[in-house]
Amino acid sequence: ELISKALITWLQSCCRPARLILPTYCPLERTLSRTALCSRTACTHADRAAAASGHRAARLLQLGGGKACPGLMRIITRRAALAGFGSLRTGRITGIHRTRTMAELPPGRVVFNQPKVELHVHLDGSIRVQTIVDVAKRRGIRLPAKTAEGMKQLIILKQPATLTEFLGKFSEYMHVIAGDREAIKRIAYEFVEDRAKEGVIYVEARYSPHFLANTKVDPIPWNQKEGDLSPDEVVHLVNQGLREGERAFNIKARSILCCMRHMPNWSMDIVELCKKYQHEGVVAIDLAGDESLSSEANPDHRRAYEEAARCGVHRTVHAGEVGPPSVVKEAVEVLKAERVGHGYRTLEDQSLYRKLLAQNMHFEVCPISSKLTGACDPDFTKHPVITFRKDKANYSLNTDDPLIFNSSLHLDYSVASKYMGFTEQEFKRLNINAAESCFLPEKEKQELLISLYKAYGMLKSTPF
Ligand SMILES: O=c1[nH]cnc2c1ncn2[C@@H]1O[C@H](CO)[C@@H](O)[C@H]1O
Repeated sequence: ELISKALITWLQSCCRPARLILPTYCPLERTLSRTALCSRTACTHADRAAAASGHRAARLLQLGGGKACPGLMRIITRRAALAGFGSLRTGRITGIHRTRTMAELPPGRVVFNQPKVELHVHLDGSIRVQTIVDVAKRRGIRLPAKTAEGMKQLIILKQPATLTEFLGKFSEYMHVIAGDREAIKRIAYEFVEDRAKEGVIYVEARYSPHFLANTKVDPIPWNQKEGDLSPDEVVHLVNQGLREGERAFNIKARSILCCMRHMPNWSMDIVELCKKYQHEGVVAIDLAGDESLSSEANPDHRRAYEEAARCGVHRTVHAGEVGPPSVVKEAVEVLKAERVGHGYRTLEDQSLYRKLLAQNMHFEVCPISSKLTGACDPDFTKHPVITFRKDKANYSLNTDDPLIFNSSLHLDYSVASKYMGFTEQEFKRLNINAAESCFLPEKEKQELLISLYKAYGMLKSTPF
């Protein structure tokens, strides 16, 4: 049932643009050449299927004895994911391993079944609870709860708290993952899979390499004993996991390395790592952590950002989440941030806000996060993003830390639709803005934009 639903939705929503532009450009073929999994055959099959009715397409697959060639299966998997049918693992059509489907979410949650771009999501705030439990078991680490459900209850924030309380949640599980090569690679890989399930086609994952290391980091975090995993190797492992995820799930994933507000002594390492891995998936530097501790960036953070700007490393800064507008001003004027993480409190300084609007500054908005960290009024109908929308500001919608908020991107979109009056048209506009403001090199950015325009039906077909 799942397959036939997925096929039909796939045919209805995704293949039409593919068919229209087939003579000059075939996105399916591009996908295949990127993954180099299967030859043109799968592409031809897929195009034939696209031309056929849902029934015929299903028959086409059945004719293969319940099997599809891997390339075609992969396309179906991805199309199904985009259409909100969750994970249909590559493999035989019959007996497909199923992890979770969007169909299992309460009805009405998937409000925007289209390709999306996510720019503000923390890798270490997006780990699967089951992975934490599995890794703890393998490493012989005792957890306060034995089951994934029990751990989930400890980790998730149910009621609005403070940013400081929220940040404390990381210490419930980070010691399990930190210092373990296999776990770090695994969380990066699964991160990509989870974003793909939500229809994200391009994501920037952010994290602090120091928080996952156990040597060459001072102090060694999470009460770990000294080991042999340095921040540098952490970045290498995350890059590997993301790359493997990209190949398996056909989406693009890049990373942003975070300086931490309370750890200025790590910041120069961060910018050096950004420079070193600039051509291996690291696209930017960030400054995360507790903005309520001090409202002025430490000189070491400033030096790191100066070096980033000098070397062409892109810059974003968590600012105006809970901190005053002066933090946003400093982020933009001193740290030369090209995007602002959250930025809600910018609205308290109208002249700054107008200036940033005129500059087309991008705000990385995270609705559910902003409620649970106490950054914004818990009443979503009063959320600052409503003003951003009315002013046609440049912003994106993001999850931030879906593990801790027990959320998903679909849920954030659903909140925007239900409580803030967001329309499909605005969802398209904000995703296009996100793509415009992403940290990919120009050529790849244009490709991403073209994919969105096509999927949103905003490009005219090439005449045959
Ligand atoms: O919403 C947030 N605001 C500020 N810092 C955050 C937020 N979410 C996560 N982190 C911090 O960023 C680190 C690197 O990913 C996380 O470990 C957490 O400490």
